[in-house]
Amino acid sequence: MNFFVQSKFNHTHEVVEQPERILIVDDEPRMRSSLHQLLEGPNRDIAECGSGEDAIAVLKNNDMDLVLLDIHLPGISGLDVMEWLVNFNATTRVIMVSADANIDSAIRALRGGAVEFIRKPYDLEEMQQKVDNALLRSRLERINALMTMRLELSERMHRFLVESSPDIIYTLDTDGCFMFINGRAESLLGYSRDELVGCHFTAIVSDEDIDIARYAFTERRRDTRATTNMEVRLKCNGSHRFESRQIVVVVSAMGVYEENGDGDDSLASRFLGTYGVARDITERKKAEETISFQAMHDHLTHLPNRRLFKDRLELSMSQAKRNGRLVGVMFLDLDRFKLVNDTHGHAEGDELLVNVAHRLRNCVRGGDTLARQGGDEFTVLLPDLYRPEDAGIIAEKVLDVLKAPFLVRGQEFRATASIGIAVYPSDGDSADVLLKNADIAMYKVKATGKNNYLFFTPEMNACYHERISLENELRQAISNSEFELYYQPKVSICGDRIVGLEALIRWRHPVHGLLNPASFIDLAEESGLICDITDWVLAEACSQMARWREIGLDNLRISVNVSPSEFTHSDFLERIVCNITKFGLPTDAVEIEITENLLLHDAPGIIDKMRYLRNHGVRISIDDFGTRYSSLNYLRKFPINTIKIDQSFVRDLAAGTTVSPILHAIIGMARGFGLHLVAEGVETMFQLETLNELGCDEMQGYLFSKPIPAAEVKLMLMNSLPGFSSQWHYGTRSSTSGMAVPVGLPD
Ligand SMILES: Nc1nc2c(ncn2[C@@H]2O[C@@H]3COP(=O)(O)O[C@H]4[C@@H](O)[C@H](n5cnc6c(=O)[nH]c(N)nc65)O[C@@H]4COP(=O)(O)O[C@H]3[C@H]2O)c(=O)[nH]1
Repeated sequence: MNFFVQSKFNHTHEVVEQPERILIVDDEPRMRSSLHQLLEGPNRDIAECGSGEDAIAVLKNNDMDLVLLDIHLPGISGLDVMEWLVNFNATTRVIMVSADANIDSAIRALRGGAVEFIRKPYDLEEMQQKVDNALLRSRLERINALMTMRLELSERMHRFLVESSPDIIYTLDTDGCFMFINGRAESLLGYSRDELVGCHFTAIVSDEDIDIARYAFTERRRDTRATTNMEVRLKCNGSHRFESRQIVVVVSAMGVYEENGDGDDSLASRFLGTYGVARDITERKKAEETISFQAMHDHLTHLPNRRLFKDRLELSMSQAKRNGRLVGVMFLDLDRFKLVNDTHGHAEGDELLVNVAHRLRNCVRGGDTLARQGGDEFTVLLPDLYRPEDAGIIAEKVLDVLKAPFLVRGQEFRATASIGIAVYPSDGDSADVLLKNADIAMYKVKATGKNNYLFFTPEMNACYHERISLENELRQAISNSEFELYYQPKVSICGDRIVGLEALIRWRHPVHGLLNPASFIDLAEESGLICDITDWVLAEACSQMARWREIGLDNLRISVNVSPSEFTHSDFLERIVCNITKFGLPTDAVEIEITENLLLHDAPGIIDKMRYLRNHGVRISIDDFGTRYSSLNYLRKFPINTIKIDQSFVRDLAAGTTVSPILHAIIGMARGFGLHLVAEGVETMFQLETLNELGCDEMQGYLFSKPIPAAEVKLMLMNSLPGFSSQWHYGTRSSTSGMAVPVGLPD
C-alpha cells in the first residue's frame, strides 16, 4: 500500500486550504500586471511569465490550479503550451485569453482543453467571475480525485486485510449459501473461491457437525448476543493435498440485518445473511488431545493410567449400582520384574513391559479397561460381570497368555504374574477400596508362590498388614542383630567326610521367633534390603570360617547364597572379595550360590562379573539346577564350578520308581562339562545310594544334618574328625541338637 498517498488523502482539508495558484502568461508586461492586480486576493499565489517556454519551465516545477494563457506568444504559442499541459499536467485548468477576433481561435482553444476563452479587451467582472469559477471547479475536482483515491485505497486496504487474514472470512445469504469467502478457504480447505461461492455451507461442514452449524446459522439473535461461536469440523477438498482431511475451526456467525433509518433495530428488521470468521484450531486441538491423552495415559505402554482407570471404575460402579451388576477389579504385578530391570537395564525392562501390555490387551474385551498403574503393576477393569468367577476365567487367560517367552532385543524373557481380584459391591463400594483389596489379594498370591490369582477375602487383610509391618521390622533387624546363620554340612560320600557348609540365614524375630528365609528373603529382595543382608551374611560366614580354621577345622568350603539382583551393584564383586580377604581366608574356600535366574536372561556383563570372581579364586555354584530352563548353553558360557541338583529331583527318588531322565541328563551334563556336582535335600539311604550309583558323590540333606547353629557345627566337625564314616550311622543316629536326623524319626 502506498502510504504516502494514504497520508495525503487523509488530509483533504489541506487541499481545501491550499493557496490558489495562478500563472499569467502574456508577452505584454502591462497586461500581466493589470491581470495580476485584478486577480489578487487572500490565499492566492500569482506568478507571471512572458513566453511559452518560460510558462512550461514554471509549470514543470510548480503545481498550478489555473493558467491564464495568451494565445499569441513569441516562440511557442499558447496553444502549444496548452497541448503540453494536457499531456503532462492534466489537472491544471487553462483560460485562453486572446485579442484574436477570429472565432476559430476560440474553438481551437476550447477543443484543445481550455475551460474558458476570454477575448481581449476583457470585461473585468467577467474575467474575475470566470477565474473564480475555474478555480472553484479545479478545487472541487482535486477534492473529488482525492476522495476517489481515498475510497480506492480504503477498499484496497480492506481487501488486503480480508485476504491476508489467517482466518476464513465469509458471508452467507439468507439461504445459507456463500456470498463471499476469502482466499484463506483455498489454502485451508483446497476449494477455490469460485467453487464455494453459491454453495450451501453444509457442503463443507462435516456430517457429524451439521446440526450444530445449522442451529447456529439459523438462529436470529441481535445486539450483544448477535454472534454465535461454535466448534465444527470442515471437510477439505478431496484433491491430493487435502485428501480426506478435516480441519477443526471455531466459527463466529453474526446475523446481518437491514438497518432501519429510524434506528429501530428490532427483530422485525429484515435478515440479510450471516457474516463470520472461521479460525483453524486443528493444531491446537491436536495439542490439547495430546495433552489430555498424556494426562490420562501411561507414556510407555499408552494404556490408560491410574487416573483414567479410577474414573472409569467409578463410572462402572455407578452403572452397576443401577442395573444390579458386578464390577471386577484385577490387580496384576509381574513376578520378579525388578530382576529384569536390575540385571538388564531399564531399556529392556521397558520393552518387556510394552510387550506384556500388548499381550494383556488381547485378553480383555472391548468394554474392559486395561491400565498401567506404574512400574510392573497393571489393573484390569471388568465393568459388567455376571458372576465373580468370570473374572477368574480372565485371570487364567492372562496367566496363560504370559506363558510363552518374550523376545526382547533378541533375547528370550519369561514373565509370570500375580493377580488379585476384588469385586464390586461385595469387596468394596469405592474405587480406592476395591483397588486396595485387589492389591491385598495380589500380595497374598506373591506370598504364596506367585504366578497365580486369588479373589480377595477379608482374612487377607491381616496377611497384608503383617507383610507391611514385616518389612518395617526387617529394616530394623540388622541393627538389632536379629539375624543368625545356620550351617548345613555337605558330605563327600567317597571321602567319607564333611567337605563344606552352606550358610543359611535365620531371623530371630522378637515376636514370631525363629523365621526361615522363605518368609522374608523375597520381601528383602523386593524392598532392596537384600544388599545389607548379603553383606552381613558374607561377613558373618567368613568370620565364622576364620574362627573354625583357627582351631584346625580348615579343610572346608563355605557356601553363601547370593541373590541374583546383587550382581547389578557395581561394588558387589569387590565386597565379596574384600570380605574373604579381610578374614584371611583363601578365596577358594568360599563358594557363592546363585539361582539359575541369574543366567536365564543372559544379561550383559554377568559373564564378566562371574569371571572376575573366578579369577579371584571364588567358586560359583548354580543352585536349584534343573528347575528352570537349564540349558547346555549356560553351562558352556558361564564360568561355573558347581551345579546343585534341586531337591525336587532327589525327592522323587523312591524305591520302586524309575530315575527321572532329567536327573540322568543333569548328571550327564555336569560330567560332560567337568563340573562339580552336589545333590541337595537327601533324606533317605535309598536316595543316597541311588545318587551315588548315578555318579554324584557330594550330598547335603537332612539324612546328614539339618541346618544347625555354629556352635553345634563345631561339635559335629570335631566328632566327625577323623574317621567320619565310623561315627555316621545313617538312619540310626539319634539327634541331640538337630544334627544327623534319623530317617523316619521326628526332628
Ligand atoms: N525338606 C528338606 N529341606 C532341606 C533338606 N536339606 C536342606 N534343606 C533346606 O533346603 C534349603 C537349601 O537352601 P537353598 O536351596 O539355597 O534355598 C535357600 C536359599 O535360596 C535362601 N537363603 C537362605 N539363606 C540365604 C541367604 O543368606 N541369602 C539369600 N539370598 N538367600 C538365602 O532361602 C532358601 C531356603 O533356605 P532354608 O529354609 O534354610 O532351606 C534350606 C535347607 O534347610 C532336606 O533334606 N529336606
